Amino acid sequence: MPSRKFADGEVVRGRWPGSSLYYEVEILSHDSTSQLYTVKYKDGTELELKENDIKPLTSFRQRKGGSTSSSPSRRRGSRSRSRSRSPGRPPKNARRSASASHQANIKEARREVEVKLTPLILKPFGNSISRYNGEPEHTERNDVPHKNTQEKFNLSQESSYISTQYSLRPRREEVKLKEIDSKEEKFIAKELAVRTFEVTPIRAKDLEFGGVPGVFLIMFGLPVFLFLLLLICKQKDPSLLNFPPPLPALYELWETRVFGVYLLWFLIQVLFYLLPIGKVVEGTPLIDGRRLKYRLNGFYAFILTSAVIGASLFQGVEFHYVYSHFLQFALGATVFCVVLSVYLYMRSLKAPRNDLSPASSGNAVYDFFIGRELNPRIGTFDLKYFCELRPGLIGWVVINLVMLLAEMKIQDRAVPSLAMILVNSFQLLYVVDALWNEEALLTTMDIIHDGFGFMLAFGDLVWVPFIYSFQAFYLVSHPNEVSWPMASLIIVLKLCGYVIFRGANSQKNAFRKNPSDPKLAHLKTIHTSTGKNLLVSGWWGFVRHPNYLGDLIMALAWSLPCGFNHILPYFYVIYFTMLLVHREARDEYHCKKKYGVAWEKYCQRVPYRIFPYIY
Ligand SMILES: NC(=O)c1ccc[n+]([C@@H]2O[C@H](COP(=O)([O-])OP(=O)(O)OC[C@H]3O[C@@H](n4cnc5c(N)ncnc54)[C@H](OP(=O)(O)O)[C@@H]3O)[C@@H](O)[C@H]2O)c1
Ligand SMILES: CC(C)=CCC[C@@H](C)[C@H]1CC[C@H]2C3=C(CC[C@]12C)[C@@]1(C)CC[C@H](O)C(C)(C)[C@@H]1CC3
Repeated sequence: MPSRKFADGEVVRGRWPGSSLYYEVEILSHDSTSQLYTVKYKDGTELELKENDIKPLTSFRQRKGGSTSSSPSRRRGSRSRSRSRSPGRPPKNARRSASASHQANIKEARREVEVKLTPLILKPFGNSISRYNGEPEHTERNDVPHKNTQEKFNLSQESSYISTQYSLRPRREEVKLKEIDSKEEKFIAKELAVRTFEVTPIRAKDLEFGGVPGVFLIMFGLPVFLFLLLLICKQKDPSLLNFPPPLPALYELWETRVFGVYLLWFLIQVLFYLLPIGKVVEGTPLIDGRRLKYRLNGFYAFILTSAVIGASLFQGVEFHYVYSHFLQFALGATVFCVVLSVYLYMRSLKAPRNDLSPASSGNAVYDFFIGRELNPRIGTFDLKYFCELRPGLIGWVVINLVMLLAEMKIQDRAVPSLAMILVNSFQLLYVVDALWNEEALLTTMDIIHDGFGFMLAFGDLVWVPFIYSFQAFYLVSHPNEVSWPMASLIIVLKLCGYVIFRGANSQKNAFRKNPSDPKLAHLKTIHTSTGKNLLVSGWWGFVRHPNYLGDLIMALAWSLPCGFNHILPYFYVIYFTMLLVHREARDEYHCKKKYGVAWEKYCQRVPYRIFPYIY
């Protein structure tokens, strides 16, 4: 086996691809097959380099008093305002590579020629700008107009906001030098384009959810767990200390009629989705620069569904059927989700490489779970986007209504209990809010990063409608009288959670849509090398995930109306805390990769992740 020259963790200088410039990098790993080193630049960029492109630190001569650039990201302070740069362009006082003499000429020439490098910007939403900025160090107020906004680009494979084409505009005539310069820039731009748009399968050590064994367990464990919970909840004494009831045989739970009703529900939602009402927006740029179009008509779908449900109630349709066949409906939805996941996986095998999710790994079991294809579509019908908000989320509200009616029927009430009204209205507000702010879904991890596989299919179509409606399901057979003072406290808690949740989400969405929005001018931001800035004041200066905090406070307010007799109605709060802590860790990992030093600065400034002074 050929030996390697540099050890993991060693700090060396790595050549910037396509140029003769060397930057300080850390050796992360070495692949003995390809003989490539994975190195990390100071701004967090990771690249693979050949041994020839790496030099020990000692082989470089430091210029006295010269400010050196130690990563492809330039130091802002040392940079002339009028002069723009590229990764291949040496900083003002950059050291020289001893080897290439023609590079010296290029550098000399650059002192005389000013070339403006203008990335063609792919806008995420509105007018976010891609910037190449080496120094994420200083914080600035958001109302300060950003200088040099056109000269930045991002190397991260994950970031969607990447510019990869450059037009070179000479400010002064000097044809020969311009040509040399232009050639080098084009080469680098091409190199970056190739690297940036590569969909590299993630390595085994990077697999999330405990890798293959983890996702295998989740896929079998979650459906079993769901049925156990529903069965325990139906018992007279739903104590967790009781022996869990046996799971019924599948054939006992299967009812073709129920499955037919489920399919009908799904098809009605498909129909509403296809209606040509609501505005069409573009999603974030994909890995190849394309932007998919999405029609925002979730709120209309909700209004139409409410009209259909209202009309059916008026016609005397027996909604109790859903309550009395709840387990059968859950099984029908699970079967549908398994069939859908198999279809999604099969079709992904034919999908072009660029359409694959960055989360996919090349392992069949893992990819079946996380989803191989990022945005599976049949024509313009986007399967993931549709499932995320429609059948499950709207279905959850309908199930809650079913539980409210069941409570009245079973407990022989003329009006629903206060507890049931609270649970129903709180969760209705949550769903309406999600549909009203439908566009925000387009920037979530689920749409941008995760593929559409078993995880989201099961989460969207089974877990959300049958577990998120758990408090209402519990109240049907376990009534709890809530006093008005207690109800008032719970309402205040819910409103606090909602204000934090909505405030944080709206602040971030508005900032991502238009970073120079005058309404956000009072907020402080940190520059990052990707061109997108990070908010460090306002909600996002309080904790790093204020929206999760608000969501969790709301979750508690949904459970409190169920009283304190059993832990079961608090299952949602416990599960949701685990989900959001895990989700936060995933997001943190992606942000660290994407923003490098800037993210670390943000973490220093805002030390708590979700719960202030706790976590
Ligand atoms: N009910 C449920 O089951 C459930 C489950 C999951 C999530 N949710 C809710 O869904 C909503 C969306 O959650 P999410 O997990 O998709 O993620 P999110 O918290 O809305 O977004 C995370 C992203 O925000 C950006 N960001 C992070 N810090 C920032 C800062 N300081 N300034 C500006 N941008 C920053 C980063 O992306 P960019 O920099 O690339 O923009 C980061 O990747 C949340 O309210 C969450 O509570 C609900
Ligand atoms: C249990 C398993 C296998 C997975 C659970 C994940 C799944 C339940 C969640 C993953 C992303 C979540 C999400 C919402 C609901 C729950 C998920 C699908 C969301 C639709 C809830 C309403 C919010 O306002 C939202 C921002 C639209 C949420 C988007 C993400």
